[in-house]
Amino acid sequence: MVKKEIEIQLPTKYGNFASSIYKDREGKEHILMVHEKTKLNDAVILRIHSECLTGDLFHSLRCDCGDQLHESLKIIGENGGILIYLRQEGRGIGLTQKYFAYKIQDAGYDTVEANEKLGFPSDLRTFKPAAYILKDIGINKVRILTNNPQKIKELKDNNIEVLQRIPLLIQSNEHNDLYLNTKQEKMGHLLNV
Ligand SMILES: Nc1nc2c(ncn2[C@@H]2O[C@H](COP(=O)(O)OP(=O)(O)OP(=O)(O)O)[C@@H](O)[C@H]2O)c(=O)[nH]1
Ligand SMILES: [Zn+2]
Repeated sequence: MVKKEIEIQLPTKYGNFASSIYKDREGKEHILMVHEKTKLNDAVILRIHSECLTGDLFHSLRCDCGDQLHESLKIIGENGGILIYLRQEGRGIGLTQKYFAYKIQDAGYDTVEANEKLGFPSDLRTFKPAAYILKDIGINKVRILTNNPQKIKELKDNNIEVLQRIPLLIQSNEHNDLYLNTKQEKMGHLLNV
């Protein structure tokens, strides 16, 4: 399912990480970040984060991704833990199609309807590569930072035990409140919005 290509040391403002690239069968390059404080035989803190260039890099306010990524890195920096960055931009539809989806949302549709108007399911992602990366480094028990029950289900289906869900609640703003509402109402996210 995944093959480790290379590992390097990556110092960051959240501390020092061992950072590896894993290629999946489609050639996607996923990134594993293991903080130096991590004790691999404990139930490690884990964030599985799907790529969101606009949110993660430009801190777009249309979604909650940028805040979630940096909050996760902060928690991992303080406690040790692992981040797996999956290269499935736009819930798997890619960057250009996500931009088309934003255009449709600007015309009054929600994030799910926009995907469907473009001919995609609401969510095209798979979290399996993350389960395989965890197995490759010998981890089978985690505490996961997420509000998305689907991530927990897919880990369990692939024999990773999820001992705890740690919520990752981000302050909403005028640009993302409909997006967060839709995630809760139509996608089953545990958000309390
Ligand atoms: N198609 C589409 N994708 C979006 C939109 N807004 C954000 N995304 C993508 O949604 C994904 C969010 O990923 P995550 O933050 O890992 O996961 P999540 O499902 O929000 O669950 P959490 O673990 O609670 O954060 C990223 O791939 C974003 O690029 C949108 O309006 N349309
Ligand atoms: Zn985003």
